[in-house]
Parts: sequence; C-alpha cells; structure tokens
Amino acid sequence: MGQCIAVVSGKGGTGKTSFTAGVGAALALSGLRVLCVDCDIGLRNLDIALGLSDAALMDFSDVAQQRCTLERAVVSHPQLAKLSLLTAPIRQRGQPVTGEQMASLLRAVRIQYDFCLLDAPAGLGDGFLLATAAADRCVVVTTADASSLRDAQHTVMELGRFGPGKLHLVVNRVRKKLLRSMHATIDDAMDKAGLPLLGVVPEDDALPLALNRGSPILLSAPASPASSAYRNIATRLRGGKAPLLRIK
Ligand SMILES: Nc1ncnc2c1ncn2[C@@H]1O[C@H](COP(=O)(O)OP(=O)(O)OP(=O)(O)O)[C@@H](O)[C@H]1O
Repeated sequence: MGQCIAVVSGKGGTGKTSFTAGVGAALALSGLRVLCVDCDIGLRNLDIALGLSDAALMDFSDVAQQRCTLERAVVSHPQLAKLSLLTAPIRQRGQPVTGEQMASLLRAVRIQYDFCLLDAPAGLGDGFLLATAAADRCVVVTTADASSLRDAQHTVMELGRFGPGKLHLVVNRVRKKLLRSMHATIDDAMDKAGLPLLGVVPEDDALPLALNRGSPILLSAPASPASSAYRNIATRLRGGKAPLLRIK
C-alpha cells in the first residue's frame, strides 16, 4: 500500500513545487511508482517543473468527481517510466472537490503507486485543505528567513491531526555563506515548529535553469547539489539512512 505525502509551506515560493518534482523524480529513479499531484487550482506549475508542460488533458477534479478514471487522467513521464503527474484544473468548474472526494481518490492512488506527493499551494486555503485532507504525512518546506519560518509555524499548527513521525521539516535555499548562522536558525526552526528535519536543500542555480529548460533537475543536472539533496530526502522517505548534505 502506497503512502501519500502533502508538501506544504505557508509562505509562497519556498520551493514546494521544486521539492515535489525533485523528490518525485528521485523516488521514481529508485524504482518506485510515483504520482505527483498538483493541488494548486488556477495556478498550477508542477507540470513545468516535471517537464510535462500542458501534457495533461484531465485533472484531479475530473477523477475525484468521477468524470474520468485515474488511469485516463495521469500523464506518464517520457524519460522516467515510473513517474506520473495528475494535474490541477486551470479554473474551478462546478462544485469544489470535497475532502471525502479527495480521500476516495487517494484510496485508489495508494493501490497503484508506492508514493504520492501532493504539491499544495501557498497559504492555508482550499488547496492546502485538499492536499492535507487525506494525506498520510506532511512535509513543511521553508526557507531560513524569519517570515517563512513564522508561516511554517502557523502551518504546523493547522496540522495537529498528524501525529509524531508524520510531520517533517525541509529547509530550502541554504547558502554556505550563511551556514554558521543557519545552524542556529535551523535548530530554532525545528524547535519552534516542533518538527524533525527531513533534509536541507542548498541554494542551487541549477534549479531555475532546469525549470526554464522544462526538465527535472535529476535528469538535467544529476550531479548538482540540489539533486543530491533530493536523492537523500527520497532515501529517508523510503525509511533508509542518508547523511545530511554537506553544503559546498
Ligand atoms: N534550492 C533552490 N535554489 C535555487 N532556486 C530555487 C531553489 N528552490 C526553489 N528555487 C526557485 O524558487 C522559485 C520558486 O520555487 P517553487 O516554484 O518550487 O516554489 P513554491 O513553493 O512551489 O511556490 P508557490 O508557493 O508559488 O507554489 C523557482 O524559480 C525555483 O526555481
């Protein structure tokens, strides 16, 4: 039975979509069946990060509201056979998808996939509620700046139903120059949020470059620091051990 992980933040632009695409690709490259779901109705962009720009015709609302099957709506990655995308609607049509409909969709997903990563929009609105409604675990992605950390804290407060071991923290865009002060910040972030650290992703120019090329970073720059970080995080999500990344 697969597991569904919501990727959330609070503040916008912290790196949720990059994380979903990077860790999703890393899990798929390790041989697992992975579905990445874009939960950002109206502002989807996970398709671009995965190199599947506008490839999908049907979206998660079509499956959740039984207008089409899961098999018909997902798009497989042409280079990563085990990686698939279920995209978000371009705009809200008809009745909004309910938490129960999302739960029913994820029950089908757990049967067919080993991992499902749900890329939530920023904030605590409808897309956040849908992404987290029936997820098994949550990853809170933050940068080390004070506003992002405070929003991460607020987000964690909304996730009370996830018990110990079900909520994880990822600190993104870590820069070596700031590392000495960042150790304190990361410790502080873990203390404040009360979350164990799942991983640290360095600031890496290869990420926006990969996004512009429309290719997952694990394919276009597999040796980049961010790719290594995503691989390590994928290993930990699978229950394995990986060292914390050395920021060069
Ligand atoms: N570690 C990193 N190093 C350099 N650039 C990064 C890193 N992580 C993310 N970025 C860049 O930051 C921008 C925002 O990232 P991303 O879209 O993943 O954030 P998001 O949290 O999904 O945003 P939103 O809240 O709008 O959905 C992108 O241009 C991405 O390439």
